[in-house]
Amino acid sequence: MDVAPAPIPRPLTDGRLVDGQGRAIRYLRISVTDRCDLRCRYCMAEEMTFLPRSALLALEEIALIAERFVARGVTKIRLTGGEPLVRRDAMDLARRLGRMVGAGLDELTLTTNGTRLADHAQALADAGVQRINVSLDSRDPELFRFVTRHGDVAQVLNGIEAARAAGLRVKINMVALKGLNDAEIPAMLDWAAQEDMDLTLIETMPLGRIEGDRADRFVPLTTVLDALRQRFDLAPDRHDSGGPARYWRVGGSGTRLGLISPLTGNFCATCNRVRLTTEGKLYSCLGHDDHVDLRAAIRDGGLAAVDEAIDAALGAKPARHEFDVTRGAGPAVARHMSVTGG
Ligand SMILES: Nc1nc2c(ncn2[C@@H]2O[C@H](COP(=O)(O)OP(=O)(O)OP(=O)(O)O)[C@@H](O)[C@H]2O)c(=O)[nH]1
Ligand SMILES: C[S@@+](CC[C@H](N)C(=O)[O-])C[C@H]1O[C@@H](n2cnc3c(N)ncnc32)[C@H](O)[C@@H]1O
Ligand code: SF4
Ligand code: SF4
Repeated sequence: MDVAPAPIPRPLTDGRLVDGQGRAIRYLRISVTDRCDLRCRYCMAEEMTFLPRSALLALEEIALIAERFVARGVTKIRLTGGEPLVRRDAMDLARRLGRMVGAGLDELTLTTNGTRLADHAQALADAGVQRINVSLDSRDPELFRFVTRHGDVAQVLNGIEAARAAGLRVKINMVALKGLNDAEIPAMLDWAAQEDMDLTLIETMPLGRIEGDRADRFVPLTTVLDALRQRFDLAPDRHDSGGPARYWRVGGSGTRLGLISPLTGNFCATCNRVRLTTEGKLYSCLGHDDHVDLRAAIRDGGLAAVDEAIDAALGAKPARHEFDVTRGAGPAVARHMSVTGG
């Protein structure tokens, strides 16, 4: 039998994080909860089972793990979920991690659905967060309600306003969905430009089972870009947020259009990130099941065991995802995006 050789972990000189493919890891995404107050159709099934609270990492454990990552060269941390702002001590965590901003950490940031942003925007800014990403798949109340299964778009728009009033820069995330919001993309870009916000479009990824076939809603962003170029003056922009988006400058405005195209423009060769779930699993790739258990490591062996587990995860980090959104392909992995926070 032909057995592919396991990737050889690079020597971790100075303790910095380099994966088995030689990619430096600088970006930690922390899912602080798998729960959410919305049920976006492309992200979750209608009926979801969430983790019991007893399975979750305590705030102190998340903070210790995050601090260890920063000590080993991570410069960007993003809090995500589920919906990060539904976790009761999320702001305490933001304050704790915010202490590292400027002291090893370049950026502490957050991806949110915006429903609870109005209540937390000022506290986020006070914690050292400078910009956030807010998911908004439609500004149309009925379509927003349909996509999220029950959401109220007014809450999100208020949240965005509050965030900007608190001095946070807001980038809008929009997953392109065929036959739902794809016709709204030019209007969303017009609005973003008018409001001086960046807009990032995202291709839907096959994580977890949802209603229907993902192929029915998949829109290649290559096609969207061609259409947008008929209407907007778009010039390639070298901006690098440390995330997966490739950017275009929208002429006549300060707005950038970001494209996250895992299917039509694979960016895995430049991957710089890993993901910690709310129960302490460290996933080395969004598209694979490989993970290590940092909850067991920190509880049984402390930070030395955490280091060892991180090294094992990085040594085995896959080179790329194998996403397939052709009809009948099914999900690449059983877990939904809400588990790892995107
Ligand atoms: N395939 C893949 N998708 C990713 C990866 N990182 C982020 N995404 C997707 O990109 C989308 C937007 O992610 P965000 O939470 O806004 O984070 P980001 O794109 O890193 O944000 P910026 O810091 O603003 O660049 C989500 O749907 C994520 O699932 C990745 O490593 N691989
Ligand atoms: C999982 S959510 C978590 C944070 C927060 N609840 C939110 O919606 O912003 C993070 C990002 O992943 C995106 N997302 C969720 N499921 C996706 C999928 N199957 N394919 C592509 N993006 C997805 C969301 O639109 C959102 O921008
Ligand atoms: S995309 Fe975000 S807001 Fe929507 S269901 Fe998933 S976790 Fe919740
Ligand atoms: S799919 Fe995996 S390898 Fe590719 S960019 Fe995302 S996390 Fe990195």
